[in-house]
Amino acid sequence: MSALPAAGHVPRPQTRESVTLPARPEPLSLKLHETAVVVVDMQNAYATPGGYVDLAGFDISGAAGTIGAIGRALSAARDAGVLVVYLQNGWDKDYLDAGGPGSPNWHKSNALKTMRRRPELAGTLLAKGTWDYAIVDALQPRPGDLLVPKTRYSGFFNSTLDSTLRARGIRNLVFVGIATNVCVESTLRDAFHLEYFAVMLEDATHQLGPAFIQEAAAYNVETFFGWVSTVADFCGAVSQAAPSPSI
Ligand SMILES: NC(=O)N/C=C\C(=O)O
Repeated sequence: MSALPAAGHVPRPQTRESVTLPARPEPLSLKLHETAVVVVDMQNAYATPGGYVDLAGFDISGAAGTIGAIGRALSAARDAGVLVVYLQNGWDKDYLDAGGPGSPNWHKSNALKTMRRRPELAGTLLAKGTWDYAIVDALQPRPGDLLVPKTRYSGFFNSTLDSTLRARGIRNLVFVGIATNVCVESTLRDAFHLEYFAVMLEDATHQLGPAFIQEAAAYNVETFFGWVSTVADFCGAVSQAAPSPSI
């Protein structure tokens, strides 16, 4: 985990207010100082033409709309003093973190498979320091946001995410990002098991695979693991909480 920018502490506006977020299967009461927005893997790899999932053959035509929706949610969150935490997926330049043939990740990662199939791409996909690994320009982290690197689908696996959130008293996680059915859902499921209250803003997420996968993931979240809401409802709810400079 690192604070952004690297140097200096940027205080967030503080609020002690609770808001009610319209959600399925029922509205959820959120104390904003116990809430963080988790931005899952909004990297060129997942959201920009020419990035990994585009090269691997997935349809990312909806990603531009997802970027815009996330931007609106983050703007409302920051205005209300809600913590923003970015997850960034990838590995070292030699792909040691990715695991070798002894790891299922080596067999299942479509980034690794694409590079094996197209050797001219070797070293370019999801490696730290590459364009593919970078967060998309439109959603660059702002001062006061946090960024947590990760090496597998769940942001909680082998990362500092849990301790980072617990240290700040965070109990509620609002998920946005790509892909709904892979890293968003994996992280959200782990959040449930770690006793966080998890909400997915469904129109600020995008699936990898056919459209029915998006619907299936939302069903899973609202039925078993958490709550489902929308960007408009989130923005409306948090905007009701006026930041208090005295806290
Ligand atoms: N961010 C994600 O949901 N990633 C999905 C697949 C991958 O990283 O290969």
